[in-house]
Amino acid sequence: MHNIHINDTTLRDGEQAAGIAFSPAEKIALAQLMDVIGIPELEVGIPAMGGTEADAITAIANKGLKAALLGWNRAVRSDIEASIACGLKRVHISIPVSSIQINAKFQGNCTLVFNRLRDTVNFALDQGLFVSVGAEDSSRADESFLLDVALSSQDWGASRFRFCDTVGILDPATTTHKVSLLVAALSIPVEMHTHNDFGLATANALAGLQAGATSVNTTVNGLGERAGNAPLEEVIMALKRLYSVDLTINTRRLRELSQLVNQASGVTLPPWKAIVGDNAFAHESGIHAHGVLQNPATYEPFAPEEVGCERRLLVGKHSGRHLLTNVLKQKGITLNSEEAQTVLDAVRNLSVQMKRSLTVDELIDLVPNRRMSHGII
Ligand SMILES: CC(=O)SCCNC(=O)CCNC(=O)[C@H](O)C(C)(C)COP(=O)(O)OP(=O)(O)OC[C@H]1O[C@@H](n2cnc3c(N)ncnc32)[C@H](O)[C@@H]1OP(=O)(O)O
Ligand SMILES: O=C(O)CCC(=O)C(=O)O
Repeated sequence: MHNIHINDTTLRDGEQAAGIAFSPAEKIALAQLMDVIGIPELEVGIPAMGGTEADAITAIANKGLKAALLGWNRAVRSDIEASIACGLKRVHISIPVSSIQINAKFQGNCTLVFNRLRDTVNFALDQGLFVSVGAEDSSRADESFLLDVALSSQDWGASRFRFCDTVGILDPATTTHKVSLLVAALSIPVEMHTHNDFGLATANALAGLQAGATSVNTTVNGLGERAGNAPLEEVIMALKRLYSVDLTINTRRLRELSQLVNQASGVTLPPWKAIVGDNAFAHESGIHAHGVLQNPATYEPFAPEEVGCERRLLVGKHSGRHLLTNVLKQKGITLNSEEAQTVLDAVRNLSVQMKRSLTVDELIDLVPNRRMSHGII
């Protein structure tokens, strides 16, 4: 894998998640941070929505960002005109390609699909725009029909073709098969757009890239329609750490970016969220903490600082004596083995009672006759 391109769609598909509405100021701040950390392309929204959405897109377009900015459009001329009015130089034109979608949106008329797409691609090219074409519901489309749409898009002058697993029904093996067919037939880059309905968005995005796609749609924290999209932080770190693909993106700010999206979306991530969750580098279990105290690599795939996180060692129900004595030692309290076991038993009881790990003060309180003698209170 080489020359992989990230086209982040937090500001379009991410914001489509039910219940999410970014303010223009939040959209601008997110675009600026993504730009600063080195995301090369941002799908900034849907100009055809008008109103504050168009205002926010226009403001982002006027910020002079290094990132290329893409507007999402239906195969409708007025949508492209709205993108132009926002000052965008790149448009993405989406067209449904599965029978389910074509029946619902184009009365089952496949000729209309081609006509609408050709008309809007030509119109956009005549305006001097970069054109990307998106095949909505590619994964459920007839493979030869999908190929016809892709080859026609290329012939008409599109510069990129997006393969969409719109309802997230692929697995990596099927993704490899379908994307390989497209890559073999096209000379323009293929872009992956995957959804997480079966928890496979990241795996399928990577499978598509391994099959020869060179661009990938992501969203910060995996925010997006239904179960979300392929998370930016997961795709970047998997590419970097599992495939040695260096994207020249400042990964040290990924946690900060994740938190900015949490703030703007009002959604709190589960602590176990890969790469950026609160527990992504937290250790409580005795065997894990013992290992990490010897060498963090025993239970961490990479150092937390690489993504702007911190290692946390917590004492709780599953802890063992090594962690407990280590934490207390840092507070000047030394326990013998018997004392450590007594405190550990108390830690387990209290943790179960409180249903969480303990703070350091709570731990110290469990040490018999120690608080006074060490001058802690
Ligand atoms: C898989 C995806 O994520 S696709 C992106 C989905 N994102 C969104 O829908 C968010 C933003 N959308 C919107 O603000 C609105 O839907 C708008 C402005 C685009 C359109 O609004 P409205 O005119 O009120 O139409 P509405 O949303 O009810 O219906 C969609 C219309 O677009 C048509 N349509 C859907 N997809 C496409 C397409 N790719 N190309 C052309 N037309 C399309 C539908 O057939 C329907 O047409 P009709 O009004 O002639 O029946
Ligand atoms: O860009 C497109 O064509 C559609 C993208 C999308 O959001 C999807 O298919 O889920």
